[in-house]
Amino acid sequence: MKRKLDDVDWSSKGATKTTKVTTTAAADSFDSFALDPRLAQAIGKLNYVKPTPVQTHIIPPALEGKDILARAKTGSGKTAAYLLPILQRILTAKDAAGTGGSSTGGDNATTGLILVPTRELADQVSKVIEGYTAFCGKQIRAVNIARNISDSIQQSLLLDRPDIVVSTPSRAAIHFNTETLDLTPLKYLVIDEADLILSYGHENDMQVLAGALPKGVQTFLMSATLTDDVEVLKELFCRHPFVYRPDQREENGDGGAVSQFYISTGEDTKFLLLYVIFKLKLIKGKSIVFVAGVDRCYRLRLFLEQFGIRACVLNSELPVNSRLHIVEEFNKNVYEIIIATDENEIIGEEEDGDDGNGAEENGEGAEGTVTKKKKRKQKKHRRRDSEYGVSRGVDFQNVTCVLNFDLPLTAKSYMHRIGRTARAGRSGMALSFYVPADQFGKHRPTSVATAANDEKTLEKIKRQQAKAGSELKPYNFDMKQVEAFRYRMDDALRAVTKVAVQNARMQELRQELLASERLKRHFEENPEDLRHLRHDRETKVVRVQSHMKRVPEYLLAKGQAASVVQNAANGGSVPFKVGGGRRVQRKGKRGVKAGGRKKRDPLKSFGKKK
Ligand SMILES: Nc1ncnc2c1ncn2[C@@H]1O[C@H](COP(=O)(O)OP(=O)(O)OP(=O)(O)O)[C@@H](O)[C@H]1O
Repeated sequence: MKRKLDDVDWSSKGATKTTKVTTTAAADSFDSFALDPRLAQAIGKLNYVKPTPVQTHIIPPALEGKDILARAKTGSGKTAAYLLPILQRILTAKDAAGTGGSSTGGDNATTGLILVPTRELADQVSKVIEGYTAFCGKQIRAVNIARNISDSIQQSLLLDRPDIVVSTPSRAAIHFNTETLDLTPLKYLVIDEADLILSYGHENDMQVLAGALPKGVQTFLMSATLTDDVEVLKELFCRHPFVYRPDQREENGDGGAVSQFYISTGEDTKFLLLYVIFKLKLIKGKSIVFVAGVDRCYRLRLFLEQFGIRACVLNSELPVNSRLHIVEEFNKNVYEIIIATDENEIIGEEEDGDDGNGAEENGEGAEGTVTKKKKRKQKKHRRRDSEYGVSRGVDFQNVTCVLNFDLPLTAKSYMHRIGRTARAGRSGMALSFYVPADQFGKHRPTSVATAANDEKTLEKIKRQQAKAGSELKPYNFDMKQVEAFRYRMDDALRAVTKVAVQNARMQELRQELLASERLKRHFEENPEDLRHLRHDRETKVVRVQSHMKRVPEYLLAKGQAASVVQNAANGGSVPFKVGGGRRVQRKGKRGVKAGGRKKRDPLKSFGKKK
């Protein structure tokens, strides 16, 4: 049944007063939590100087054993907000039971279950646990059963009764049904990305798990938005939760601002802009380019390859080990550009009133507004890997720019995508291409048929962001200058034929399957062996014309590059910075007038923590 979110009771159900928090609490250092020295040491090693707002508010009540329902923006440090109290409580219980003993005081027992919607996230959370327990010796054991390992290995890992199990709901339900996962001693349950978990088709599994929980389990519902789905989970899993829902001022006060821009463009001009942006290194740092489909990933990759620009692709078709490795290497700065699909996009979860934060969401529930066509599409995508997802929760580190080459289908999807930048209090930018209806002509590729609605979607996104206190500004390239690059773009695009795209796709899949086998065998034992395994190698399915790799002098003639990045409509402010590469910088001395630009460049502060 559809329900307006205005009608939803976000307070502590049944409690006499709401525990909603909107003000800054006193705890502004980790010391105030009196964490176990082993955890404190790990946090110090990770250079966490002070808790983020969500950590400040949640950790104290969580340490008292309260159920938690928290909404905090993407990248705000929700993982530590639930993990630290759980780890602390497990250590305390073990210490009380005698060193090395389990939290139940008897044999080993699984007391913590962390449910996440995707395998990428399960892997990430497991790594975060490793980091936080680095000084705990074998006191806390965690296993990730969403990994691509055989059932029998998963079973033996579970039968060893680790303290914490990280899983997707489906894996957890399977092992519960086969009695390998014993939920009787469970004390802590986390549902991470609670607003998304049901949209991944995990409803039945969640029901199964809810029915199997023993009494008194402390539940954490962590979410970037408060939606009907979260309310459903709250009813299923929470007692009287402590609700954390910061106001806009508090939420925006911790830095982590994303400067947001959009560009109105035609379909082929998207390629032109992409070429100019990356070839002239107008974006300094790492970028994630989101596209609408798998073929499109390869099309873009081959296109960029023509200009000597390397990128790796990320999509649900690739084996999970490769995907995890790509994210890991990206975070180690091995790659600068990832072209990613967003196949399990969150669709149909909003109507015009959706602010993405759920505050005024109109309650047209996830299924409510999904058209049959979209549902079919969703189903088709799920056939690849229903537990794939890179726009949700994955902690891509130090991303300068999220570039929506294809606009997402919904405002909520947009919010999760741009949440891959400006994480942990850093700044970042989001640049979105959108195709106005009148430009949506003959170049219409089937994979981006949705672009027909770009205008409508952009309006929704703008409204959503305005409600969250953010603004999307138009970004006007000086197209006259950009046009000078068009003939090269045309050349490159011609070379990237449908057949070439298909070949690249097949080739990549073959290579990654081989790599994945190696990864599978070696991931744990010999991580060093994999250092040189690259995912952005040249495909060589299209002959690269060497002259295309250079930007000729005349294209960067006097004032040219500077004008390219001029943004008249934005009061002259320039979000891009020319000169990440030596070549362009050298030209810049002659050709790019630096005067005035530097001062106004919002990218200037990138990489600095606020
Ligand atoms: N107190 C802190 N100080 C510095 N960095 C932190 C702190 N807490 C978390 N981080 C870092 O911030 C980044 C984002 O954290 P996390 O992945 O938990 O965010 P999130 O809120 O779960 O985001 P999403 O909603 O996208 O999943 C991580 O790299 C994490 O290591």
